[in-house]
Amino acid sequence: MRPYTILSVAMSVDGYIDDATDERLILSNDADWDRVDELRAGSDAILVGANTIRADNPRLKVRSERRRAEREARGLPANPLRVTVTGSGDIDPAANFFADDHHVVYQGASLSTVVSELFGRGVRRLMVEGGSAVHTAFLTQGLADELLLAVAPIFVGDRKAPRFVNDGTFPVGRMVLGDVSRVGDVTVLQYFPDADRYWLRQCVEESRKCPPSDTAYPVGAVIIDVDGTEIARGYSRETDPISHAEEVALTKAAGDPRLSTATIYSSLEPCSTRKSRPRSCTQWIIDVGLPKVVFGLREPSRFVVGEGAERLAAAGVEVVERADLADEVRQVSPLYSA
Ligand SMILES: NC(=O)C1=CN([C@@H]2O[C@H](COP(=O)(O)OP(=O)(O)OC[C@H]3O[C@@H](n4cnc5c(N)ncnc54)[C@H](OP(=O)(O)O)[C@@H]3O)[C@@H](O)[C@H]2O)C=CC1
Ligand SMILES: Nc1c(N[C@@H]2O[C@H](COP(=O)(O)O)[C@@H](O)[C@H]2O)[nH]c(=O)[nH]c1=O
Repeated sequence: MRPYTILSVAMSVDGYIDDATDERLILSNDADWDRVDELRAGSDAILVGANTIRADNPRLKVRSERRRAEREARGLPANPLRVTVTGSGDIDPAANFFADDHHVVYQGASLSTVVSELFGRGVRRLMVEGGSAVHTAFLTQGLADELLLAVAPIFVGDRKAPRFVNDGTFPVGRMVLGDVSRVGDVTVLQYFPDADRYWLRQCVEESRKCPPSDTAYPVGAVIIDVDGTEIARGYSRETDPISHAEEVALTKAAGDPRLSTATIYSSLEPCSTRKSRPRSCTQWIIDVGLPKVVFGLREPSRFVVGEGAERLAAAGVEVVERADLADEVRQVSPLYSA
C-alpha cells in the first residue's frame, strides 16, 4: 500500500520550473501560494528532491497560522512531515529542511520503498513538490495519482533552465483532465496520469452507493468513450433489487454508437453466470461489442464461480485486470473478505 500522491508544480508557459540563475524563480502569485498552502495543510507529508533543498532551501511548512491551528485541532502535527530523497546524502545540515525533528531523509532507497515506508508511518496523502528529477521518477514509475500544474503567464526561454520533467517513459495514453481553475493570472490544471486507475476509482465510488445485500457484492461500473468522455455509469441494485452495475450502465448507454469503441470499467470482474437472470454481464458485453474491459478485483468464488475474464478474452475482448486496485475494491464491503 502507498499514499495517495499529488504532484504539485508551478511552471512557465514554456514548461520551465525555474530559470538558469541562482535566484529562485517565483512563478506563483499570492493567491496561488495560498492554494499551495491549502494543499500542504491537507497533506500528511511533503516530499522534495535533494537538489531542491540545495537550490531553494525551502521551509516546506504550512504558512497560514489558521491552517496550522486547524491541523492541531484535528490532532495532527501543525505541519506535514518533510521528506527528501538523496543518493549522495550530501545535504547541508543547516538547511531549513532540518529546522525541527519532523522530517525524514531516505538515502539510496527506491521510490517504491519510500512510499510504502511512508504509508507504514501513517502517511495517507503525500504532496510531491519537485524538482524535475523527482517528478520524472514519480510519473515514470506510476506512483503519481494526481498532477496539479500551475501555469504562470511568463516565458523562461532558456534551455539551461530546469523543465517540469526530464526525458523518460511516461504513462502511455491520454491523462484524465479534472478541474481547470483560474487563480488570478495563473491557470491550475488538474490531471490524473493513470486513466485506468482513475476510472476504476470512480467505479469504487459508485459501488459505495449500492443498497446493501448479504447475497451480492456492491459493484460500480463506468463506460468511457475512446476520447475519455463518460458515456454512462451504474451500480448494483440501482434500478431494481437484482440489477448488476455493468447491466445498469449498459442499459443506460443502449444504442449509443460509441459503444463499439468504448471501454467498460468495473470494480469487480464481470459475472459469467447469473442465478437470477439468463444473461451474464460477460455475455452482455460480448453481445454489445465493447472492445475493452478493465476491472479491479477477480470475482471471489463465494456466490458463483467467476470466469468473466477468461470468457471475455476468448471472445476477443481486451481484458485488463488491475490487481493494484483490488484492495480499494475490497474495502467497500466486508462481504469481499468474508
Ligand atoms: N516551480 C516549482 O514548482 C519547483 C521548482 N523546483 C526547481 O527544480 C530544480 C531542482 O530540480 P532537480 O535538479 O531535478 O532536482 P530534484 O529536486 O528533483 O532532486 C534530485 C535529487 O534527488 C535525489 N534522488 C534520490 N532518489 C531519487 C530518485 N529515485 N529519483 C530522482 N531523484 C532522486 C538525488 O539526490 P542526490 O543528488 O543527493 O543524490 C537527485 O540528484 C530547482 O531549480 C528548483 O528551483 C523545485 C521544486 C518545485
Ligand atoms: N517557485 C515556486 C515553487 N517552488 C516550490 O516551493 C518551495 C518553497 O517552499 P517554501 O520555502 O516552504 O515556501 C520550493 O522548494 C519548491 O518546491 N512552488 C510553487 O508553487 N510556485 C512557485 O512559483
